[in-house]
Amino acid sequence: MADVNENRDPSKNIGVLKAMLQFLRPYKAQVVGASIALVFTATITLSIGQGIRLLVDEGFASGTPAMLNHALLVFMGLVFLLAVGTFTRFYLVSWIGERVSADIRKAVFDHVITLHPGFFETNLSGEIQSRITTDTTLLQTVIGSSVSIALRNALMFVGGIVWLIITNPKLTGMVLLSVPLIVVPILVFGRRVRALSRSSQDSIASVGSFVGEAIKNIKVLQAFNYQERDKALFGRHVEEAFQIAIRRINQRAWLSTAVILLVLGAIAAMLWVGGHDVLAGRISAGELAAFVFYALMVAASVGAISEVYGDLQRAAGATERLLELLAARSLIVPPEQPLPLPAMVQGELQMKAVCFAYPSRPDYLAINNLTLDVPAGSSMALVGSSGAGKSTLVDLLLRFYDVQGGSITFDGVELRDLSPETLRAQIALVPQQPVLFTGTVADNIRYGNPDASEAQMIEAAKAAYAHEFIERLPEGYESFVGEGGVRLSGGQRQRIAIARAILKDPKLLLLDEATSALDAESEFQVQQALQRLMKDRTTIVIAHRLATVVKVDKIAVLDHGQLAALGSHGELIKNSPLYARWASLQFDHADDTPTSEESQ
Ligand SMILES: Nc1ncnc2c1ncn2[C@@H]1O[C@H](COP(=O)(O)OP(=O)(O)OP(=O)(O)O)[C@@H](O)[C@H]1O
Repeated sequence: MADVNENRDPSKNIGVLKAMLQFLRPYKAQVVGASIALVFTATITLSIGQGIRLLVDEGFASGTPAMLNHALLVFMGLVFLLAVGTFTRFYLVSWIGERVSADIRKAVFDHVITLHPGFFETNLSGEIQSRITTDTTLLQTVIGSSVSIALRNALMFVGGIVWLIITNPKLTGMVLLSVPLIVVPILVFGRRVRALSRSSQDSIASVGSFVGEAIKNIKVLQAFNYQERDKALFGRHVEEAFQIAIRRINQRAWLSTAVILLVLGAIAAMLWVGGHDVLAGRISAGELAAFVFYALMVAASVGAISEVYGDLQRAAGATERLLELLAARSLIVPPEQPLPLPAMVQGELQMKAVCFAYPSRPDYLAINNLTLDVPAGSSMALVGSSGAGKSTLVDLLLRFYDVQGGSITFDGVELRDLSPETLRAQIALVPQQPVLFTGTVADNIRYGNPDASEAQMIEAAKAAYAHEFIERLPEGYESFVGEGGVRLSGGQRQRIAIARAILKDPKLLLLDEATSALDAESEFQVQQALQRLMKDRTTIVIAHRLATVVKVDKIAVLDHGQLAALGSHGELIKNSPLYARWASLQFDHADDTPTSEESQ
């Protein structure tokens, strides 16, 4: 666990841990049970000192075997109760730790995936991941052990001192004076050992990443004859790790020596002072034994509390980070009373004077006063140079962002008045880089409609011209696609993404054509699949291909977020110099190449 815990920043304010109480609320019974077990075991541990006193005074000193048997019986009884209590405490406390961290993980993930996509531009996925894994693991350790250790030892500390005073006030004064003398040096060495084990872990991690990089890029490494240099570099990393380890071992050795000298020295001093008291008849031998026991317990509890204090601080840091995530609010707010779509959804889109700027660039209008009508069932291509605002417009249609001016309506209903789920249920998105999730081909197609039957799923694959190649895969529809679909070719991935959209059967299709060149055969198949998909649906396509722009009903030419021209391919080639130039660059088509006057 240490390696996970060490690299997260602690917080000074361990009070934030209180916020985690809300996650404990459902498990009141377990918390009460664990608390009872905790107090019970602490009490038993404390009374073991009295057991020792009995054993010595009545068992040995009385000289009668019967008394010894009796004293031992009491002692064993206490030990048995302690064992049962410890089992219960350990089980319940660990259970609560695991349960609560599982709940927090779910709560954070459930919340995070509802946040607006813009949130993830400023919050990197790696950071969110580590909050859900590392920070919750940290909390699990703390709730599942550190808090219990701290409470138990606090009880032992207070109880131990009370018993010490009862047993012998004079010796107690001595112990209280000497506790800091013993504990402080041990803490100092302990802290140094911990700091060094952290840098030890860091240096081992850098050794690991060095090996990883070298092996991953072994061909480049060998092609550049870099072996000798890498051997030297690696050697340096390993030696550094060794030096740090030696420093740690050195401090550790001192720590053990200090513990033995100081703790046993203090016990010797206590035995000496106490022994004289016993000899003089001021206290019994049993009282002295019990006293040494309590003194050790008090010292150990101080040590344990200071050990877990660091954990508590780190857990407070983790809590702050998790609360921050839980407190993040989505900017895409579903309306209180969402309007329904008409019973027969047509798929008509109207954009009126739409203005939009990204939150990170508020003074630049990525979409500027854009007015466009897309009649139900028609197709429109968006074209324009890079950065013209095509993807932004598609994001607005999916309501990943809200427009700042003007309005977008779907079948006459303003997007803001619809619940995002209702809107997105009518839309299918086929992105430029088809996104496949780890799983089987069937899982990936079913992403479009998890309730679809086997037959419907295969039907969709056929319509997407994907059935044949899927059948040829080793396990057909049950073949794994690998992480992100690495086991499939680009064209195959696209056809699966298209099958997914076909299975969803949306009213509005948003298509971002792939720019990467496919071979002629795949290109042909993907085009065929797309034609089927676009039939009878409202389609907005970010077009990069001549084959697409010549087939759509209308082409909207965007320039710096504004509508520069609207018309068919033939019309635009004649009337829009911007389009003509764009087309000539894009398609490199002799027939369509504009004359030099046209191309500005
Ligand atoms: N998340 C973002 N935050 C801030 N600005 C952005 C963001 N995404 C895009 N932009 C900016 O908005 C403008 C429009 O970008 P958009 O991605 O819509 O262009 P595009 O026409 O789709 O370009 P391409 O063809 O290269 O994909 C660009 O100036 C871009 O820099």
